[in-house]
Amino acid sequence: MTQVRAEKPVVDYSVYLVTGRDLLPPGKGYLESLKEAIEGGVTLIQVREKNAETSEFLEIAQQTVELCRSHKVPVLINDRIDIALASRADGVHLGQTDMPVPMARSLLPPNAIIGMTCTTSEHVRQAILDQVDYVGLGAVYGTATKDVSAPGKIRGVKGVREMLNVLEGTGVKSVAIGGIKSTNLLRVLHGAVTPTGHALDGVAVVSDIVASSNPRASAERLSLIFRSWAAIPRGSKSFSVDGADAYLPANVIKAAADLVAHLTNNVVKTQSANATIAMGGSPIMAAAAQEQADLARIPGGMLINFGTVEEMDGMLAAGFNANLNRKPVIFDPVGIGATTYRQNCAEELLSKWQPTVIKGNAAEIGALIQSEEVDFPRIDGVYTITDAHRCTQRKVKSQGVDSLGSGFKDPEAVVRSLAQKERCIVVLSGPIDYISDGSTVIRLSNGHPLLGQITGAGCMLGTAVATFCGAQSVLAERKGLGAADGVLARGDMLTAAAAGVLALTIASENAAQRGDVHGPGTFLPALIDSLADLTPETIQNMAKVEVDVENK
Ligand SMILES: Nc1ncnc2c1ncn2[C@@H]1O[C@H](COP(=O)(O)OP(=O)(O)OP(=O)(O)O)[C@@H](O)[C@H]1O
Ligand SMILES: Cc1ncsc1CCO
Repeated sequence: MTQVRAEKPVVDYSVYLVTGRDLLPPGKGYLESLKEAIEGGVTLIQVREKNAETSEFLEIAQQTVELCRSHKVPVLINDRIDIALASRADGVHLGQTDMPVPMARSLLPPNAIIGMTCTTSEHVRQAILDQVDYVGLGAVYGTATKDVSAPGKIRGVKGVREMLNVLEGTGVKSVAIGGIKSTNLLRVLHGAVTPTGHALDGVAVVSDIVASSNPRASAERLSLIFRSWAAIPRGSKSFSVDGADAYLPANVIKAAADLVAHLTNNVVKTQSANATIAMGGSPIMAAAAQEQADLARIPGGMLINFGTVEEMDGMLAAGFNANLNRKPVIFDPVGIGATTYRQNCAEELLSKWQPTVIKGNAAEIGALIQSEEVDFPRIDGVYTITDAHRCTQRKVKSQGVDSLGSGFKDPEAVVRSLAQKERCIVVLSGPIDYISDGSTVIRLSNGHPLLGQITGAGCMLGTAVATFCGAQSVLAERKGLGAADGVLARGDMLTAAAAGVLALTIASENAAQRGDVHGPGTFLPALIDSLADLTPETIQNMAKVEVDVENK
């Protein structure tokens, strides 16, 4: 067999339609639906006929090829080499239990496209050895069009990213498959990018198009989201506290964010609401799942702080709806290191939605990295993050919701690594706060020890980050930045997160200076006063900032 890769047609995998005639809505013909879908922007078709007899399958395949040829859209046949050959389709898509790839390759023309469904990294490795053209990675979510009930069949966005890692440097293309719709597409695309920037080439969609009475509009929606996402420039952000928008004064926040929605714990609700108002935001403490769709449509930020881990349904719905409306989601996994239940909850939440910022103290960030089972380098022979729960010499541990110990040996590496893994900005709080987007690390050394002596300083920090991210995203939307729907949260979220941290920590320094502050009890109301008094000039004069940009 000769490999004639150069002769292969160039395939656009971006909006890959897998057919399913049983899903067509009443009154919609197969070819009519297909034609409308192609006109809406579908770039590749797979004919999938699980129940048809050979003669019927062949007829459908031939009709599909004829229609698609006239639109210059390639056609692949699911499972059946004979049907692909007889209908002169462009190739086949094979499952793990179908004909082995080398055998299929030997039967098909040398320029045929061969794709393979992969559920594990091992499948991907084998597919690379077999020199497939592309892999279908999934199932991302549960789907009615395929039985994915067996354990391990639903891989989530993180599972797709894990498999994408294996493809790095190979030239094998990839699409994600399984329950993908216009409502979750951006979250899938955003989440499935490897630390080195390897991304999906497309997504395979079934019911979102086929079951639609308007497949053209459905395909247009998917295509627009994909193209907008692909057009977003990637790379590190610069940060300067002197930048025009670095810190937003209260009146600007007031005019921008209509609402900073909080799903937060019972301990801090009042102080977090007051802190939000002091910074210019409008708080609402709203935990019920039923209200999240309405809240997410209101411009602003969404804080999900699971301090007392109640209302899981509300938190699941809040993040999903915020993603859908491109609102920044700030996740504060309070006390996650303290109980296994909290770890499981965090895992579930992060599998359902994409945070814009994760904020935590050292114990919380350490626990999140552990739950990811990151293979982190041993530092000075005493501490590895993966070892943390076993290692008696660990530097970071949790006691209740607080962090004990001297912190990480290399906090920059920790925040960079978690930001890359979770595809978001990470804020690691402590006497020095570290903020990273996976590349740049901002070190902020403002703050006062009294913050460590009141409960919920970290929670207020999350509130401040949510307030600034919410306002920045609304301002960016007004300016038309990212308006093409390619990003999950518009605006410079790294700067916004840093501004939130600066607001709270600089306010704490000012509050502590006051003559009427004698300790933690008098400090808390003074802190709210100082937040309300902050100006951009105060921030610029007092900010202690260092920025480290990693050149990849
Ligand atoms: N010793 C300190 N000196 C200066 N700033 C501090 C100190 N301790 C905490 N902070 C500041 O307090 C804020 C909250 O961080 P911290 O790490 O204490 O949160 P936390 O442990 O999650 O708090 P909580 O659980 O009470 O909400 C951060 O902005 C941090 O900069
Ligand atoms: C004390 C406490 N317990 C759960 S949340 C919370 C507030 C500080 O994080």
